[in-house]
Amino acid sequence: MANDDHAFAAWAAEQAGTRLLEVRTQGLEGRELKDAGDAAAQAVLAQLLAEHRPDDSVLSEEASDDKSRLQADRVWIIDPLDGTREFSEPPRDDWAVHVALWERGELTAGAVAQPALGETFHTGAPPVVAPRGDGAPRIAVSRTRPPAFVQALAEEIGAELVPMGSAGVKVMSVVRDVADAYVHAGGQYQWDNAAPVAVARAAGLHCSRVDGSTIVYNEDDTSLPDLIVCRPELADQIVAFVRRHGTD
Ligand SMILES: Nc1ncnc2c1ncn2[C@@H]1O[C@H](COP(=O)(O)O)[C@@H](OP(=O)(O)O)[C@H]1O
Ligand SMILES: [Mg+2]
Repeated sequence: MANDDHAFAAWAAEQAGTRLLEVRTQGLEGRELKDAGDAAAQAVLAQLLAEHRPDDSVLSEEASDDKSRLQADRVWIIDPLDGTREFSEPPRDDWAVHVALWERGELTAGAVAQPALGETFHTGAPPVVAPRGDGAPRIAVSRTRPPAFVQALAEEIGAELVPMGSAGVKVMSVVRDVADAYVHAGGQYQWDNAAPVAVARAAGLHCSRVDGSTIVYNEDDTSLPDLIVCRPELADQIVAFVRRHGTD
């Protein structure tokens, strides 16, 4: 653990997940439950990082952006609770804890815990994606704000949409063979997809911006508004669609 960043990422995400499951039993609802979850998971991860990785920088959805990360060699990019809305709607299980490590230009470790599912996906034991079945391709989309262009993409390639909450859960749905692709544009941040992309890459999936370019992390601007995570054989088709039609 002391030197193993993969194991640390998985363990830290699970610790935060255990805390989130406790918060869900406290009788809170709506905004109060969301805020309590965000704060509790942030507190767990901040404490574990301070204790076990004191020399590293941190970029978190739930903390102010310390720009010294731009000069750092190692930056943990974390989303303590992704899918906050779904977390506040028990017994939904489509919410996650994201812990990623960026080192000198690359994501080098990552974990996505889905505590309500009892699963943690991480780069220390990269998931093996099952071979693709015969059916129509399945595209994971936001259950509350599905981008219109993804509907048009689905029609063109004969795919069906699978709605669910949380960016991490949608990326893991491709890893878990619940979907074949996750295609998103219109807004998101580095913490929403860094850990999921680290895990998906380790699992051999295609990960890029919607124009097919490489996703770059630890940029000054925390916005990272679009991405594709999919089985490699679907990537050309999806990128070609976006090049022809855009995402508006
Ligand atoms: N258009 C948008 N602008 C900003 N953030 C967005 C977004 N669409 C999705 N996200 C973020 O991506 C995560 C997954 O959203 P969705 O379930 O709708 O796909 C959520 O993270 P949080 O729950 O951490 O806030 C959400 O805030
Ligand atoms: Mg998020």
